Amino acid sequence: MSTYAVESFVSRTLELLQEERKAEIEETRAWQQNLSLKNLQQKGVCLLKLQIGSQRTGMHGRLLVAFEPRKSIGPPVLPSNSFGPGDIVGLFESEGCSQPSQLCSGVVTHVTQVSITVAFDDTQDGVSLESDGLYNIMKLANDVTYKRLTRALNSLNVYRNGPAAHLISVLFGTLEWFNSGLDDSQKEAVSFALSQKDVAIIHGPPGTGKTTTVVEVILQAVKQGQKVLCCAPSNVAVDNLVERLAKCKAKVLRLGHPARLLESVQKHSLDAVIAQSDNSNIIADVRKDMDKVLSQMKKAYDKGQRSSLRREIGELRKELKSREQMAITQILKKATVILATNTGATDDGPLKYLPSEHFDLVVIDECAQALESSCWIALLKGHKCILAGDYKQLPPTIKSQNAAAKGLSVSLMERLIQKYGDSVVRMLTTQYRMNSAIMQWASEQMYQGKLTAHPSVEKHLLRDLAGVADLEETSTPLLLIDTAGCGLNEMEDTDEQSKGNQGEVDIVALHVKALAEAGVQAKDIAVIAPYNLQVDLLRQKLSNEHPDLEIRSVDGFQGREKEAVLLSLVRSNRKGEVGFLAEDRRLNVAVTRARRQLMVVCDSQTVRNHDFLKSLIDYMSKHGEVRTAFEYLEDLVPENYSRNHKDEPANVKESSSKPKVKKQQSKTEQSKEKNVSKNKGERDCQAAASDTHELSSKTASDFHKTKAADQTESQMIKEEIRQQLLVFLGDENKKELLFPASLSSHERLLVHQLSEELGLSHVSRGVAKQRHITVSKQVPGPAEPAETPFKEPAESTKPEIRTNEEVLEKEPDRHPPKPALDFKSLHLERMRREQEKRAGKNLTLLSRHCVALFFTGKGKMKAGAVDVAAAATAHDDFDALIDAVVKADSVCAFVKCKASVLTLGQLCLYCNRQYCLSHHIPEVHGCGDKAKAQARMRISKEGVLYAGSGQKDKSMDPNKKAYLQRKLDSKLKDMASQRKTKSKDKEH
Ligand SMILES: Nc1ncnc2c1ncn2[C@@H]1O[C@H](COP(=O)(O)OP(=O)(O)OP(=O)(O)O)[C@@H](O)[C@H]1O
Ligand SMILES: [Zn+2]
Ligand SMILES: [Zn+2]
Repeated sequence: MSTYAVESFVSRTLELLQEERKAEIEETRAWQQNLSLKNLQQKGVCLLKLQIGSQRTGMHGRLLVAFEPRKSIGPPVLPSNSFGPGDIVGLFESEGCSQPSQLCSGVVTHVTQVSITVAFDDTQDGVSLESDGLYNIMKLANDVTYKRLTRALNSLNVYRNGPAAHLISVLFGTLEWFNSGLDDSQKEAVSFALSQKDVAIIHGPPGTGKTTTVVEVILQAVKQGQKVLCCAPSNVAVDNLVERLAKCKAKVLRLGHPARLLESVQKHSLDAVIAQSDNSNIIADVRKDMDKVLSQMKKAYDKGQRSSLRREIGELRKELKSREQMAITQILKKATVILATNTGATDDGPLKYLPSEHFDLVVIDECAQALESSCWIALLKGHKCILAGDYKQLPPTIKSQNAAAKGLSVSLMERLIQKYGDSVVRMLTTQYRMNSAIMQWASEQMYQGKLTAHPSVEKHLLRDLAGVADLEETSTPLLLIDTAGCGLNEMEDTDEQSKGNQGEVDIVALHVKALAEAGVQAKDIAVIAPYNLQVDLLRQKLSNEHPDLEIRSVDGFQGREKEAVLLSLVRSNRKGEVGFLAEDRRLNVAVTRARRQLMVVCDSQTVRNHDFLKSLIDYMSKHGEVRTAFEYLEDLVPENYSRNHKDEPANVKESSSKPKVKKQQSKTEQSKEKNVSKNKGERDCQAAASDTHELSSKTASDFHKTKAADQTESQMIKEEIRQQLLVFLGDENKKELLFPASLSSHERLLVHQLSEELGLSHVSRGVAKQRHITVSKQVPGPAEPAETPFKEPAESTKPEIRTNEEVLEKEPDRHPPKPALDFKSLHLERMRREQEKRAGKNLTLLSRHCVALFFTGKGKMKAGAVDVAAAATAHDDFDALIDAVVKADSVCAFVKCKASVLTLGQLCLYCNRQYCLSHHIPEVHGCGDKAKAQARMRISKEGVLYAGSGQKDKSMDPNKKAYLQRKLDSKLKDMASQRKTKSKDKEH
């Protein structure tokens, strides 16, 4: 087993020791030659003129002689010296200063201030000392130690398979890793844990591969011949370990009720193993015998016969019990790793059959989430423990606040770290989950800035996922949507003391929609909130439409991860109360669930009252993208204006006590009441402006100040904008009016609304902070880049109800002074006629409708959803789409799919077939590899050129195409449902 590391250590150390030995000998020789005895005594290596105090025989017949200073000279104290037990000394007759001759040598056994005792090997030297003589004792160079050191090193060099074999590999860092992919911090933690005598803590921050590390530790311990008991507080965590250990061929045994185990784990359960053991037949036989006797007993009427049968049953019962015990004990002893939940490791269970010294090592995973007392169930069974977990995440749930406050929630891990500090801990520092932008805040706030993101995740974004379009929405790891000043107040469920926030629900829903449209799958998205009421509200809003979307409380999502995590912080109130958001570990858990994107919606005004929350807001403001919720409200506002009331989803129970979603109220009523849910109709910007929120955040503009004063300010600004627009309208020389990027989003909204009113064309350009509006008197031509007309057809801003036909007929009226149709419109018109020829009338209407939408309705995309390039290419893409439609076969080429591809089919460039919206993505119908290869080629060819140039080739990214189509899809769906709502309204 000798390795290079050991060999080189040994040969180098031997050399050095030899050098040291030489120096020692040289020094002794030089002293003896050059120094007088007196000088030697001053150096402490010689004691002169001693007399014998006592003599006796010690162990092994050695002669023990105590030497003392001569009594006649001064006080009887030895001069200071360097003699100590084990030193080899020479004994000399003290005859003045002449050349002394050595009488014999011995070993010092004891030194005090007044005497030095030396053991002489009586048998060897035949020493006999005159009790009245005077002696000198001199230290001799001692090669015993040297010899021992040398021997140990040589043994180390050739050591094989002994009990220290594993220790050698640990201490020389030459462990043969079961998992060779471990990173440095993981290896360090494994070595540390193995070499600690009593306790080692593996601190695993989110995503750092704690379980991977624990598995390696266990495998190494098993290789050393140790018996391991491995526990975790939850069945899920234990099963996870069982699966991974079993994969590495460890002999694992899982205790616990089979019904609670994962299916894949059941074959490792005690019951399953017993059933397969040799003993199982015998046990079955005994059972059969018992049944036989029992049935005999039923038939037996004779008293004597019955009692003998009863005795027989008693015997059989005993036998059964002992055989079962034996079988269990055998199985338990054979297993190298026994796994159970903390409480499952109880002595009431099978473990009682094992001797108390059975386990060498107890490992507890997720230790920071276990009550310390539950850890002791397992800990009492081993000599040594290794604890793994992250005490910076949430501790075990404890119902009694009092008990928690008094320390019940302090985990063993936390307590040990407080007591022993870093000396018992190794932290894993490479994390494999989060984009580094998501990681950094938690790293700094919770983990002393020690985390680094593994290169495989460091820069990963949603857009890198298969099938996801490259949009602004999918290119940012951090997105903060700030509702400050928007009046999206929290509400309370008085029964449960829980909190909700309908406004945040709506904003989350918009972001989910945006992500879904961008191609992010619902199963890759989690929506989390700290409050159960909010979780309920979110589910009501989102679960029907996205069954795969995970919507959970923060606490319930601990230990999990998703590509995108949308976090609603809920709290929004004038008092700045943050309630149990104030638990830092809860926020840490929430933030660190996200792999590629963390979106936080919150009222920064409220939450920044708490330092830790504020640090997150500040961090996200600095390193992420920030939007004010107004940008999202822009999307909601038209609907809200248009109808008095939009029906909540049917599954809202009005009468039930929770959640209390209040229906439409008058503004006065509403202002009287606190903590009342605002429904959509009230959640417009006017409401926001009249809200009594204190404002100072940079995310909300100065404009959204407080109360009535600000409402007039709002009016003034509106007037000012109107004046500017009117002046522009009157000036024949001016073709364009530019509103700068410094406008707040609310002001932008006003510009759009007023332009619309005045029949001007209004276009947003640029994204995020560069966003500005160009108002012009003409409809931009096809060559015009980067246009994003603000609103969809005014349909939704007007309350009256119309049929499809009406919509189409009235369409032109709502964009009054638009000049003649441009090329695209002509093209579309031609398209429409073509389609009418082919398809039924309804279909045509639909398609025409969506064409119109596509053309005028990009305002929705504007809400931060689409980057300039995407908007610029929208037209080209649409042409491509249309071309494909013209060529279309009528049915999707995907096996068994009957969907028509006349209107919205899509040609796959790789296989040259036409597919419906659900199947056109190359990955879906089997051209994924070709598409990827193509994408790689393109990226390597022109990747750099793409950035910001806005001009892509016509064969655009299939993901983006898909995105545009989904956009269309969802728009159509929206419109359909709006129409439904309207016709319902009409009925009332
Ligand atoms: N050394 C490594 N190299 C590459 N990937 C790793 C490494 N260690 C862990 N991972 C990956 O990181 C992820 C989390 O690892 P693991 O399951 O061991 O951690 P966990 O204990 O479940 O999670 P956490 O660290 O959040 O507690 C897994 O996808 C795993 O494959
Ligand atoms: Zn194809
Ligand atoms: Zn299809």
